[in-house]
Amino acid sequence: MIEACSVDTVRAAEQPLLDAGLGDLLMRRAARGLARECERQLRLTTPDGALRGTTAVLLVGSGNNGGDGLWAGSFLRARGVAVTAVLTGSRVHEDGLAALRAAGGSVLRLSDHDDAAHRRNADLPDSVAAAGPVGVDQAVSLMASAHLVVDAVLGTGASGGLRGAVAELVAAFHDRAPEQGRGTGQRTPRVVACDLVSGVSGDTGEAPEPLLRAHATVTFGAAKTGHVVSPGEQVTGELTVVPIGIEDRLGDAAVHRLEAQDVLAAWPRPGATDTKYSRGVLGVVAGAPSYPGAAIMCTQAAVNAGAGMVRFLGDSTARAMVLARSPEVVCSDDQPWDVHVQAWLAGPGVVGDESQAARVQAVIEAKEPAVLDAGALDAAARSVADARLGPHKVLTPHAGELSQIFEWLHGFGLCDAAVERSDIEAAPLHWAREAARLTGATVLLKGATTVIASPVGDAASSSGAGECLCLSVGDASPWLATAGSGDTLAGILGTVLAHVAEHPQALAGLGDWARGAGRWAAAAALGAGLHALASRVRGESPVPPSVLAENVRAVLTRP
Ligand SMILES: NC(=O)C1=CN([C@@H]2O[C@H](COP(=O)(O)OP(=O)(O)OC[C@H]3O[C@@H](n4cnc5c(N)ncnc54)[C@H](OP(=O)(O)O)[C@@H]3O)[C@@H](O)[C@H]2O)[C@@H](O)CC1
Ligand SMILES: [K+]
Repeated sequence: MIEACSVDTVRAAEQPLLDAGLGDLLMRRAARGLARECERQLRLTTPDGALRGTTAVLLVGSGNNGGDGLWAGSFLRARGVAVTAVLTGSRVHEDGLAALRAAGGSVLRLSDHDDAAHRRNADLPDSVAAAGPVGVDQAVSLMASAHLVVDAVLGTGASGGLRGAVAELVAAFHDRAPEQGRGTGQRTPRVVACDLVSGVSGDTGEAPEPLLRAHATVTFGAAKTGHVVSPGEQVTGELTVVPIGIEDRLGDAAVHRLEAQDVLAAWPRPGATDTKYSRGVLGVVAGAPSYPGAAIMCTQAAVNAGAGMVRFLGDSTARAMVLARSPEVVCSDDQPWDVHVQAWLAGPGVVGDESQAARVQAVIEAKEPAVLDAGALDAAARSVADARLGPHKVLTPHAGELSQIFEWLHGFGLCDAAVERSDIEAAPLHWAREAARLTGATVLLKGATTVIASPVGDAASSSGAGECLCLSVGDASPWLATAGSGDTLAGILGTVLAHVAEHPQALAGLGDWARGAGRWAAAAALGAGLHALASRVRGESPVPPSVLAENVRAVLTRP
């Protein structure tokens, strides 16, 4: 599990140490960790793994992030790496600069098109003014010919994305970066980000272009939210958290990130005395004449994920198709209120079919927990006009569907404005939280990183204000972006929900947050995690949803 913190949480943990005059010590620890990762990356670029003869370019901003970079540069210099720092701001961390100079590093100053005017206007300190100017084109060439580029422009003190000459530099570098390494198979230069890829928000994961996409990011004390949610995660590369002595002082995590081992350890497995009922019965309302496959895929996934029993409600054609693929599913044309289940899954493939739509509505109003997917999302959003849904109802939109949900909510006067799909893609965590707050439901927003937001604590009360439990799940194969994979996910989610409904403490091992109302978000994250693992059973290869459903069993098979 990665416990990712907000920038404020990390700063609050640092403050007592800064007050005690230990800022330099913290920075030195951070820089040592950064230098270690830089060395590792540099060794990847040479045939014999040697450091001598390698070159590193540091992009150095005006704050402490730049200070970390400069100190790390001085440590690399001591290991024989030729280091050039390019100062990008009108200030610099003076001690870090002195350390790099003393270690024999070169220092340049990124100049804009009118360097003389820039110097006059910026009122540069002597240390910066003394550095030779380097234009954007020249700096791009330096970076492109280096073995390593260290991005130490902006960290947790950034407000917004890169600006000015350094933004130009980064955009131009990406246009020109060579794709092949020097006979090592590794693309050079390797890019290591200090703390955050510069411009990525540590709190929201927003990642405005231009950005220096990193092969690796080294962060300090704790992962930040921006490392574990989209789009920040997608530019972060491999993440290393370096302890700097603040770890015991950290407050609560802002986002809990489930990793593969968490999913496998927490996945509910039957005990010797379990029965099909105690393991959880899942009721499914899915499929319509125009989308019969959805019913097949979600029921198959639920069976393979280990549901105690799957009960499918639908017409005779859909029932015959479901039974042909999964004879273990109990099929009927009952209404939801006629059958007893622990949890529901409603919506996959439910389009243009009145009797299924009526069942979906009954599921939304039922007291049991439910996964509300695809064709159930609009109805769920409409129902919020009458009553909030509660965290035991799990909405599973992608960005386009969430935009549609906001349109409904806006129509009911529940939010100020509609939200475009592109806005949601730019800040998925923010909008998932907002949707959870407004609907009262747990919201699982699908994407490159899936985020789950659930209104727990005060937010679940009628005031709608207060806390939101946030989780994220990554590592899904990009091949998952295919029709039907959402149906498979829905089936898996329904299975966990049914189990958790019967065993409220089942996921408590994940953390205290997974108890009480938080268990529904935990269940959703667990389901998304299993889905991601199933997508990679055969490495990165196509995973049609029916294969995915089969893969679920492979993931859960204990040797
Ligand atoms: N605190 C600690 O104990 C430890 C902290 N550590 C390290 O410190 C980092 C945080 O340092 P920080 O607070 O100095 O902020 P940081 O991100 O370097 O620079 C912000 C400066 O940049 C500017 N600026 C802002 N936005 C901008 C933009 N869009 N585009 C261009 N410029 C922009 C603005 O300066 P201005 O423009 O106002 O001169 C602002 O002051 C943290 O990430 C970690 O690496 C570690 O050493 C461990 C111990
Ligand atoms: K950075």
